[in-house]
Amino acid sequence: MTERIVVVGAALLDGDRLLAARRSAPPELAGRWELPGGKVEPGERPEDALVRELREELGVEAEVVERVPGSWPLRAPYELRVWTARLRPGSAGPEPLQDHDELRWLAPAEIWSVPWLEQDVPAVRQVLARLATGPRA
Ligand SMILES: Nc1nc2c([nH]c(=O)n2[C@H]2C[C@H](O)[C@@H](COP(=O)(O)OP(=O)(O)OP(=O)(O)O)O2)c(=O)[nH]1
Repeated sequence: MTERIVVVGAALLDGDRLLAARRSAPPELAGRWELPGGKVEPGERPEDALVRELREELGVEAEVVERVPGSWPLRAPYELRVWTARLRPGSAGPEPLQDHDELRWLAPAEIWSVPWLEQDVPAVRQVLARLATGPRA
């Protein structure tokens, strides 16, 4: 059996707005939108990986709020897991420093206005369902 590698994705929230990030590379993913994040390193806690990736990719200081239930297969051996997160007080605003060329805060009614990576759609749907009913970040 192949070892699964967890890719952490952040549903970074500002009230009920979700941050979407447009990938700039690799060519097969460029132009599509995703939850910012990346691979968990060996021995790293997924929540720590999330904070690290948000710092590297967006230049923000974030805190993890809670796990969004579920996990979604990506290209083998990767698997996407998602946490809601919010900016810490005093954090800089997000900038597309690495991996992305555009960022957008989307209100719930705007969430499907961008072409998400197909493999992210079930995760984004789950985040949206929680925004409608669950606790806010
Ligand atoms: N970050 C992120 N990656 C995703 C999502 N959906 C999805 O299919 N992927 C894919 C793209 C990549 O193949 C892989 C994550 O790679 P990455 O390039 O963002 O991760 P990383 O920062 O750790 O990359 P690396 O440069 O260290 O290799 O998962 C998503 O919502 N967020």
